[in-house]
Order: sequence, then structure tokens, then C-alpha cells
Amino acid sequence: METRCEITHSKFNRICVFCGSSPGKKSSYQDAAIELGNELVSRNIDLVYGGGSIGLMGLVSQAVHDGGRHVIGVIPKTLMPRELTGETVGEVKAVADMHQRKAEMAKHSDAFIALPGGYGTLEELLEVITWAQLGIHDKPVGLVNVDGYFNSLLSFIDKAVEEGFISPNARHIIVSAPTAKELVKKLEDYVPCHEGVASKLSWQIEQQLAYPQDYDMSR
Ligand SMILES: CC(C)=CCNc1ncnc2c1ncn2[C@@H]1O[C@H](COP(=O)(O)O)[C@@H](O)[C@H]1O
Repeated sequence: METRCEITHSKFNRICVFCGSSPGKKSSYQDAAIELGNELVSRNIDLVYGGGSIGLMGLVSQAVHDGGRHVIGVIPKTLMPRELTGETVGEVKAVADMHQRKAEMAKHSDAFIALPGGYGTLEELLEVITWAQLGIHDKPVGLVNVDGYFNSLLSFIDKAVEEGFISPNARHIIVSAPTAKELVKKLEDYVPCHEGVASKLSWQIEQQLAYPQDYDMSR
């Protein structure tokens, strides 16, 4: 019997993935990175990520590239030598520093997904959550909670809500699911419901202030 490959269309054109520059100890982390890449491909979504071929970053980008979708790796000039981060598949955007990298990754994406990772991943994830809280963007943010990897982070955030440091509304910014498939589906259905303190207009203003139009990204 003929099997047909069904292509599901998504409301997202590009998703930014934050994840470990290490592969992690369990094969489930690596499997999840490949699954996320395949899920993006099946929904015709392109990838934006931090560039390079190391760790989970390499696995997710290779899966998206192999599936025929566009990959944009945003990489600071200092990290560009191959011996540091390996080869980047697809398009490479060279940026001046880590701050510019995050701004570029955010600008080119319609949503953000974190896979397991370390300090870099947590920092990138928390920054886009903070930007959502401030109303700088209203793009969905989710994490793939592979084997409960993020359970203690989510408990900590619940503690912060309980103690009055994070508003219950802002708690809803983070969407989580155990698998990539479930997460992307949830992000598709996500409706922002927190009150941002700044409008999206100020995000555009902030962008213009930070990077004037003739700014050379590769400087
Ligand atoms: C000099 C050196 C260690 C280079 C290799 N390391 C890296 N190469 C590329 N992006 C990285 C690197 N380390 C952290 N990042 C950034 O931080 C995240 C991963 O950091 P981590 O492994 O979770 O903490 C990635 O999403 C990426 O944007």
C-alpha cells in the first residue's frame, strides 16, 4: 500500500531553538533534538539557532538541514573558528557579540523552543521570557521537558509565583511539553495573556536604537 507523507502547515515560518552545546549524557536528549528537527521539517518550519555543529545544537540543525528546510546559524565572530563550534549547516550570520546574537535570533523567529542545555540555554530561555513579560515581543516560548529535565526549573518558577516574585499571568508565558510534537502543537495554540509593561512599538524602537539600519552585522 502506498504511504503518503502528509505535510502539515504551521503558522510559524521560523522557530529559534536554544539548546546545549553539549550532547548530554542520556541518548534521550540527543533523540529529542533530532525529533524536534524532524518536527520542524514536517511542519515546513525553518530553524534559527546559535550556529555550529556541537552538542544538541549540531543534531537539531543537521536534522532540519537534511529535511530540506532552511537553517540560519547566528554566530559571534569570536566563536566562528571551526575548531570552536564546528561547521554550521545552511546560512551563517556573523554577529559582533553574544548580545547581538540573541537580538538577531529573536528578530528572525516567530517562536522560541528550548531543549535541554546548560547556562547558555537557560540564559537565552530566560531572556526571551523576560522580553515577553515586558511586552517587547509576544512570540510563544516553550521548552521540551525531555525526561523531566526542566522539572526543577519549573518548580522554582512556581515557587517564585508563590512568593510573589512572578505574577501568575507571567507564569503562563512558559509552555512545556514532554515531546517536540506536543510542544509545537501547544505553541501553535498559544494566545498571550499576560500584560506587557511596554508595547511592541518600543521593541521596534529598541531595535533601531541598538542596531541602526546601516549597522554592519559582521563587524
Ligand atoms: C569557546 C567555546 C566553549 C565554544 C563552543 N560553545 C558554543 N558555541 C556556540 N554557541 C554556544 C556555545 N556555548 C554556548 N552557546 C550558546 O548558548 C547555548 C548553549 O549553551 P549551553 O551549552 O547550554 O551552556 C546555545 O543556544 C548557544 O546560543
